Amino acid sequence: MTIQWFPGHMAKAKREVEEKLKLVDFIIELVDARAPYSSQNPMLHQVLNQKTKMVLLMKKDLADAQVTEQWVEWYKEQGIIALPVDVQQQKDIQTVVQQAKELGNEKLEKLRKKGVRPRPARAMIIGIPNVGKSTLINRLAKKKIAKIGDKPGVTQAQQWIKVKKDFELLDTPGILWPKFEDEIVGYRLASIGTIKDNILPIPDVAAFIIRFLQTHYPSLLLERYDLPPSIEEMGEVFEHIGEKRGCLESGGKVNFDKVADVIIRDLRSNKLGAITLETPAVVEQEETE
Ligand SMILES: Nc1nc2c(ncn2[C@@H]2O[C@H](COP(=O)(O)OP(=O)(O)OP(=O)(O)O)[C@@H](O)[C@H]2O)c(=O)[nH]1
Repeated sequence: MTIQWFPGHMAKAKREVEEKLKLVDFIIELVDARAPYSSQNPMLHQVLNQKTKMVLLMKKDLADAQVTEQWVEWYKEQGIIALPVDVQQQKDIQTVVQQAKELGNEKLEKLRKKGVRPRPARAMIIGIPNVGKSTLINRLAKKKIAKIGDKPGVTQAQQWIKVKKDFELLDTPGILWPKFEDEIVGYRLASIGTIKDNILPIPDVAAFIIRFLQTHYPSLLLERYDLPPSIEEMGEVFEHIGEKRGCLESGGKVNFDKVADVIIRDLRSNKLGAITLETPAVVEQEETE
């Protein structure tokens, strides 16, 4: 699979993130709860260079809650706090603020011990496109405060959002690209709508979704499309769904492109149910292959 992501853009994005990192005490990394591994930033580890992070498993309302819990545990084992978030839920936002404050306080305590003057802890949000960065920033923002300009290497003056008295957030997020050399990662990202629909063939993405659901969530296929496990062959599956959902051409033939659109739309809009495309166990196994 070849996906072109413009190396020039990626290098620029990395540089921008590196510049912003100098301004903050810790970062808040956003990943998609439906594919936490595939939606992470491949370069982040190297860019972070010891900087503390917490992880938010965004769009938890679309993900399988049980698997989300497995991911929270998986991060915990690595000493990283991960919080599932639905931006619509005020209590999730409050938990994020609380955890961020605690993380910030730990950092500031170290500075205080070195004799640095007390100041609010500062953080930035980092994530791949479409993961929910702007939405979250808007939810956290109440009031913008002073600019700090004229820092070497910072071309644009940065705005800080005062989330709490002692916690500020950079108002522009860092954007890095997802890992993409892996075919399965590409399909997962295409399924949840993170990468543009013209990058991978739509029918292939839909077939990927069906195969995944046949293996992991067969009851959801039965519920949504009356598709019994006995229908396995992809052509037959498409025929069946097309007939059920009226994806027909004038002569009554099933239009496979329309079927593919329906499957993808149903997954992304949660009409199939809450689904997660990867578990920690599966990802660990894939990494060793
Ligand atoms: N269901 C659900 N949707 C969410 C959640 N958070 C964000 N979204 C949706 O995800 C989409 C992308 O959100 P944005 O905030 O624009 O994402 P972004 O990371 O800023 O995207 P870029 O500007 O492309 O980098 C929007 O349609 C949001 O409404 C969430 O917790 N649950």
